[in-house]
Amino acid sequence: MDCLDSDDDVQFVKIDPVKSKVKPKKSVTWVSSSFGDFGPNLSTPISKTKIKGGSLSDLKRNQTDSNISVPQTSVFAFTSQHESRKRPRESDHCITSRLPSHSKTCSSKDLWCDKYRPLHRNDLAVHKKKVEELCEWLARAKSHWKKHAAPILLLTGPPGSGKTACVQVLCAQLGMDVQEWVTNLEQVADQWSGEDFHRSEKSRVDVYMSQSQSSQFHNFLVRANKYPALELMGSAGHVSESDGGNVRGHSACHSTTVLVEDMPNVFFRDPPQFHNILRKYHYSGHSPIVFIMSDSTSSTSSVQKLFPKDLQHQLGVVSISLNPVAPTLLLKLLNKVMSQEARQAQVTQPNSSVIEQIALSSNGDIRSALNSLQFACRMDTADLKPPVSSAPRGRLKKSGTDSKLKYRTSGKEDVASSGGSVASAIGAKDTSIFLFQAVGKILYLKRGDPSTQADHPCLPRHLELHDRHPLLMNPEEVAAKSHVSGDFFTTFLHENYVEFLSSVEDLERASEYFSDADYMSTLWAAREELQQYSVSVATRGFIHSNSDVVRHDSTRKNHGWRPLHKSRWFATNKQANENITTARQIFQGYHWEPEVLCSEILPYISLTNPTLHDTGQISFVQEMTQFSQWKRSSRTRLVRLDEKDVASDEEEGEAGGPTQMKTGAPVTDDKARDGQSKEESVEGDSFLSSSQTNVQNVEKEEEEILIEEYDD
Ligand SMILES: Nc1ncnc2c1ncn2[C@@H]1O[C@H](COP(=O)(O)OP(=O)(O)OP(=O)(O)O)[C@@H](O)[C@H]1O
Repeated sequence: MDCLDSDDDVQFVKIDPVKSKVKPKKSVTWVSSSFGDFGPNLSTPISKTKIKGGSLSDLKRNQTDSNISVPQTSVFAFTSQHESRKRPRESDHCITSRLPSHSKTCSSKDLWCDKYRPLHRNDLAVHKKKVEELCEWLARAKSHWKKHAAPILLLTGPPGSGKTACVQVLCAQLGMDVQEWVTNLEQVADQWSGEDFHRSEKSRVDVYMSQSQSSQFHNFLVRANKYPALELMGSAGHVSESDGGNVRGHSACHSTTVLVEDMPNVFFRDPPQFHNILRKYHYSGHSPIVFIMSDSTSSTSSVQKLFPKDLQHQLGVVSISLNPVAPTLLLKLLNKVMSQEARQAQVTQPNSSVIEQIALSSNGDIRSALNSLQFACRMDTADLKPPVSSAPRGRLKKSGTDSKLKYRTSGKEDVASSGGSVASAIGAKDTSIFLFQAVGKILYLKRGDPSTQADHPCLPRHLELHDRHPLLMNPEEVAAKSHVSGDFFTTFLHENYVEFLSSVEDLERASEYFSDADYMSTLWAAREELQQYSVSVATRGFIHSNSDVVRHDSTRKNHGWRPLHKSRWFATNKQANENITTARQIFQGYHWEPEVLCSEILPYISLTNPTLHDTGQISFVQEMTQFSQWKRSSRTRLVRLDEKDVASDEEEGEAGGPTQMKTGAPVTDDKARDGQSKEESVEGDSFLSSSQTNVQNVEKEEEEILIEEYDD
């Protein structure tokens, strides 16, 4: 048996008492494996099952204390506490016992987010209601363990909002084991490529590695469900008590929670495969399973793909979404950590305003906040003062009863960007925002009080008409943080801006600015360079045109919340391209340019009404030109822009090409050519049916519009 000494370094314990020539010093003690039936098959994803509730020293103690048989050619994996990126490995039992020694065991080089990881429910810097909600779900899942279909939880929230920490701490409190899936196979491979590693074993690992991710995941679920985590603590029957004393976990009949945070990549490419596995697990399994997915500008579509609403409904998936940690909670945590550090070591304590800036600029990311604080303690932050021009005056205060951190005075910049330079100087998080927020920030613009700003410019008398109070945000920055192209952002703004203006004059001015911005984006030779200017013209043009919000205390006339909608540019563009392709195919013998065909020939044909012999041509011309014949309008359906919506690949791809649509459409030409080559033999009748389908689609969409308008 090869066994490493240190807790911190050990990943695997290889056991092969027969083949090994090294004699064990003490009698070998091992757990009788529940995995015996899998034999030497290394596909057993034991290496993926992080065994909670025991460190290697515990294991070794147990080995010497009791006689545990060792199955031949078994490979067990243990993930030590320090190997893990960020999560604690203790059971509740260990948590309470380790509380006092929390910092003693850590060296000064440890990351503070690991050093001060929460060990108890009360330590969690997460909103109490969310913790309660999660705790209730876990307790319910535990009480229903083995009785019903496996409960499924989808836990979402921004990175560093404490999702994993919550699950770990609450499971420990409830006395539940956590078996976690870890996708990182390279790490496993690294561990196996050590010097002690035997060639024969390596070949077996290769077999294991070559297995498809999905079957490994499937096997993991089956076994996590079938077998409890190995009881390596030697504490069968130990009782863990919750803080309230009313929740007890008995390790003799431990329930297990399966935790999946690193979703296998293969499922993002093939979601139905994942859906099948999840369905099977739900109906045949009994352990609750928690999926953790972090929000990001690209993750929402992944969540939608992996957990579509109908699947969630079918399997009763409960979804809990954590919010970014409130600045007040973060500040409390940072101050607590700071005072503990100050007591223990000689650290350069940053002043309170720097700590406040960190709490604000971390955007509710505990990990980022603690890292920034640790970094701030290592550098001289005395010179880091909020910049005069952008920093809000005043300090963070609890405002009245709502206990929200706010700046007392109205500052020039919004809170998130206020501490930008200080925070970036000490390595704080660079944040991005969702499209919904970005578009909302522009449309619901806010202005600050110019009296708080020393360098507010005064316009000459003849330009007083254009005088505006300073903005509380920087439109270009907002657009940049949404991480979509300028064109894409402008199309969304264009879709929604009309409802936010209350007079025709404002609307006229704003639409002029949008036209200017549009023109800039059509100059294909300089499009890349002009994109930033184009966004600037569109956003600032809209803001300036809005005569309702001129001063910081202006009241918006059309106040109230308005739903935002996705841009219809993409659907319209697609439809236009399809129509042009159809037109070219129908009139293929005439060699007209697509623009000439659509803008001159077709309208002319409809007016002069010449005799057309082809039924396809007749119906197409009617459909395209005689709007009065349409019973319903041709407006496409409005789609709500949700809080965490992100640009779909198709949209993003198309967003790069408004020029193509406007200037003769190279894409259209290609499409037309493709279509032509494929369907040259197709006669008018088929076009008739395609155009009929178009009309039907429009009708269908219109029905949906009625419903949606009602909703709105
Ligand atoms: N009081 C606290 N509450 C929650 N987390 C804390 C606390 N103090 C320190 N931490 C640390 O902050 C980090 C929070 O990260 P955690 O992994 O729980 O968040 P997450 O939402 O799962 O992040 P990600 O989505 O990036 O995985 C952990 O390293 C945790 O140890």
